[in-house]
Amino acid sequence: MSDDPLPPSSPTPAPGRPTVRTAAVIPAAGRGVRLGPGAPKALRALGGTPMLVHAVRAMADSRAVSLVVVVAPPDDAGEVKSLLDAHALPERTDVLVVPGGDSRQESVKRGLDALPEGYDIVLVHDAARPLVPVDTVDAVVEAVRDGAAAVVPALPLADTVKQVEPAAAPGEPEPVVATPDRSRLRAVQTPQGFDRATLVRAHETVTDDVTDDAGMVERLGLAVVTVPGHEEAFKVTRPLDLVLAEAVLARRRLNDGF
Ligand SMILES: Nc1ccn([C@@H]2O[C@H](COP(=O)(O)OP(=O)(O)OP(=O)(O)O)[C@@H](O)[C@H]2O)c(=O)n1
Ligand SMILES: C[C@](O)(CO)[C@H](O)COP(=O)(O)O
Repeated sequence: MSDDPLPPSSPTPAPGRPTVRTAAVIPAAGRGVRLGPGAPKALRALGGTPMLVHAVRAMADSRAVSLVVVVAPPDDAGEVKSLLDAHALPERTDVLVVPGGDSRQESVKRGLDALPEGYDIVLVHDAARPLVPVDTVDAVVEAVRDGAAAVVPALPLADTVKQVEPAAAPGEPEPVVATPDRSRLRAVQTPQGFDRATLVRAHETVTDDVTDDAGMVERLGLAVVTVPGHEEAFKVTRPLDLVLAEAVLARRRLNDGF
């Protein structure tokens, strides 16, 4: 049944702490247009296993996470359910599959709507970030447990960033209008972690097109904090990212001896 062994488990929560149940919503309904023609991105293979399975395992690998809600491409929800049934996951982790929407924002909302009572912390994790290490997941959960309403893993930028005016016509040069201070900029990743009530309110209130869930919480005027992100939590977006993801996975398998 299983194509490879279960990943190692992360530490249990600190003793003496009240149990706060954590669920992860995985938006996986995107087409993956920037990756090029083929199956929906989440269903494409990485090391012989669908990217989505890696992403689900990355969440289930954290002992904090007891439910994963997968938001599937609308036409493929049945296939996704069968796929997940056919791959090994820790027994402590329940998995639900719901159909997604036209935008990432809508897909996350559908995942939230499907979340049963009893989960007070919610992670939102892109299926397109299949290789996030468990330590990053645990750091996000820990920061929410410590009282933050919204937490994002973040990394400093390697490149200098320019703000531009849109080109007058496709292919024309873009006028540069500013060079933001890079030392104060961060590239943010997922999983992003939230106090459930805050995330639900953000999704009920914010109607602007926002590219991440923490951005929606910012629109409510609430604080968002960062924890250190990880290079291997990169998003598989373009074909070269898939080459890098295969290389990272191959190195892990070599290090793990299988
Ligand atoms: N309607 C959508 C669009 C995106 N996503 C999910 O949001 C995550 C981040 O999106 P991105 O990497 O941009 O994926 P795609 O939208 O599939 O990529 P593209 O823009 O290249 O089509 C992915 O896990 C993707 O499956 C989703 O659940 N529902
Ligand atoms: C949520 C996210 O992964 C944080 O970096 C990112 O904003 C998703 O963006 P995309 O436009 O869906 O690629």
